[in-house]
Amino acid sequence: MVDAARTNVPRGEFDFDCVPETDQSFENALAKASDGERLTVADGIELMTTGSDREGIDLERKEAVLEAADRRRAEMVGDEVTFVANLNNNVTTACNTGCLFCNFKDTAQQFEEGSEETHDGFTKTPAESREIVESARETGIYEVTSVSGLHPGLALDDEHLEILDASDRGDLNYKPPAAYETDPGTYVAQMEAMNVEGIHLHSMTPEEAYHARRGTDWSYEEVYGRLADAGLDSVPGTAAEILVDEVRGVICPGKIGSDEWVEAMEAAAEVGLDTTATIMYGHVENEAHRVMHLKRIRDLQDRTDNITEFVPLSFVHPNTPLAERGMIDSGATTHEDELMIAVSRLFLDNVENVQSSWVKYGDEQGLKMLSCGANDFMGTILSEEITKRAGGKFGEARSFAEYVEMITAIGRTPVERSTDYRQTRVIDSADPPFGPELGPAADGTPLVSDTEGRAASETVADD
Ligand SMILES: C[S@@+](CC[C@H](N)C(=O)[O-])C[C@H]1O[C@@H](n2cnc3c(N)ncnc32)[C@H](O)[C@@H]1O
Ligand SMILES: Nc1c(NC[C@H](O)[C@H](O)[C@H](O)CO)[nH]c(=O)[nH]c1=O
Ligand SMILES: N[C@@H](Cc1ccc(O)cc1)C(=O)O
Ligand code: SF4
Repeated sequence: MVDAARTNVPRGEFDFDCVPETDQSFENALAKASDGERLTVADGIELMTTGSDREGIDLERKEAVLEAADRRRAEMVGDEVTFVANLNNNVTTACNTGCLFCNFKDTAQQFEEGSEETHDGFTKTPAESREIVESARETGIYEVTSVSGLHPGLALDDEHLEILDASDRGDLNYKPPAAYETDPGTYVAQMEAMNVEGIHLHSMTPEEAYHARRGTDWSYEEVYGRLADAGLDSVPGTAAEILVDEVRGVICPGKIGSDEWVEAMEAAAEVGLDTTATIMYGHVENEAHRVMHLKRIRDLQDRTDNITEFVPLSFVHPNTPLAERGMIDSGATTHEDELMIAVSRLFLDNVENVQSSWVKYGDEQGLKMLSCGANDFMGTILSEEITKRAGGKFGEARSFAEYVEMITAIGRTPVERSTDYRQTRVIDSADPPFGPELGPAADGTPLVSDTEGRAASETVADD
C-alpha cells in the first residue's frame, strides 16, 4: 500500500460489539459523498477509515475525502469564516460524576465547610458570576458560555431544593448548599445572574439539565422552560461524548445514556431553544462509533432543526484518569482529526456549521481544518479551564486582531457572528483596529489587546 498512517484507535483492547467493518467499498462511498447523496453509516465508516478492509489511514484516499468535504463546505456556506465574541464562565469545578476523560472536576467533599483537603478548583456565587459577565459585557462580548461540574448543592430552583431536602433517598447526589464553603445558589439564580442585559446566555448541557431535575418527575421540557424563563437562550450540546452506550459505559458510566441525552436535546428544541452538538473522540472508541454518533445527531436534527453547529472535540489526554490508569496513551492523530472534521461535514447534510476548535487543535491545525470541511473558528472565550486542566496547551483567548490575521492569511473572509449565526458582520481586514460590534455594548473597541491574546497562549504553551 502507498503511504499508510497509523491511527490511534485501540483495536481489540475493549470488547466492543460495534466494529468498523462494512460491505460497502471506499470508492462507492466517496462517489456518493462527492455527488451530495445522503450517506449511510457504512458509507461514513468507509470514509472515516479510508477503507475498512485496510490497516491504517491511506493518505491519498484521505486527501480525496478532505477535498470532497471542502467542496461541500464551499457549496453549503461559502468562503466566510465565522467566530463569536464570547466569554467562558464556569460556575464550579465540584463534581462527583467521575468521567474518566475529565480532569476539570474536583471531588465535591473537598469543597465542604471544614474540609482539610486542599484543591485548586472553585465555586462562584451568583453575585460573582454576575460581576464577571457584567464587566465582560462592557468589553463588547455577545455571548457567555457557562458549563460546570454537577455540584451536589446545585438544584434547579428553590422548589427543587425543598424536594431534595425533604427526600430520604440516598442516591440523589445531593447535599444542602449550606454544607459547602461557597453556596453556588440554584441553576435559576445563576441564569438570572448571568442574564445581563442583551447578553446571549449559552448554558445547561443535557447532563446539567439531568442534575437540575434529579429526584423529581419533572420533564426536560419543564426544566428547560424554567431555565429559559430565567434568561437561558441556547444550550451547549456537550456531554454527548460518544452517543453509543457501550463506549459511555467505559468512559463515563456515571453519565446519562445516549437516549436520555437525545431526549433532553429534543426538549430544549420543544421549548424554543437553539442547541449546538458535539462529539468528543480520540479515546477508546473506534471509527464505527464515531459514525454511529453522527447518525444520531443527523436523525435528531431531522426532527428538531435547531442545531446551529457541530463541534468535534478532540480528546486531550495527558492529565486524565484514562491516561493515568493506562487505558489510553494518546489522543487522535492529526489524520484522524482531519477525517473527523471532513466526515462530519459530509455526513451531516442538515447541519450548516462545523466548528474548528483552536482550543483543541491550536492555531495552525485549527486553520487547516477550515479547508477540511469546517467553516467556523469558535470564539474568543477569554478564559478556558476544561482543556487546560486536561493538559491542553493552546491558551485561553484569541483577540479579533489574531482572528483577522489568521483568517485572511488563508485567503478567507473573517466574519463576526452571533451565537445562532443569524447575525453576521464581514470584517474589513484593511481597517484596523479590530473589535466586536454585535454584542449589546460592543463599539468596535478591541476585546483583548493583540499582545494580551498572544501572551495568554504563549504563557501556556511555554509551560
Ligand atoms: C467538563 S464538561 C462540563 C459540563 C457538565 N459537567 C457536563 O458534563 O455536561 C463539558 C465537556 O467538556 C468535554 N471534555 C471534558 N474533558 C475533556 C478532555 N479531556 N478532552 C476533550 N474534551 C473534554 C466533554 O465533552 C464534556 O462533555
Ligand atoms: N470548541 C470549543 C468551544 N466552542 C463553543 C464556542 O466558543 C461558542 O460558545 C459556540 O460556538 C456558540 O456560539 N468552546 C470551548 O470552550 N471550547 C472548545 O473547544
Ligand atoms: N466547553 C466545551 C466546549 C463547547 C462548549 C459549548 C459549545 O456549544 C460547544 C462546545 C469544552 O471545552 O469542551
Ligand atoms: S465531564 Fe462533566 S459530569 Fe463528567 S466529570 Fe467532568 S465535569 Fe463532571
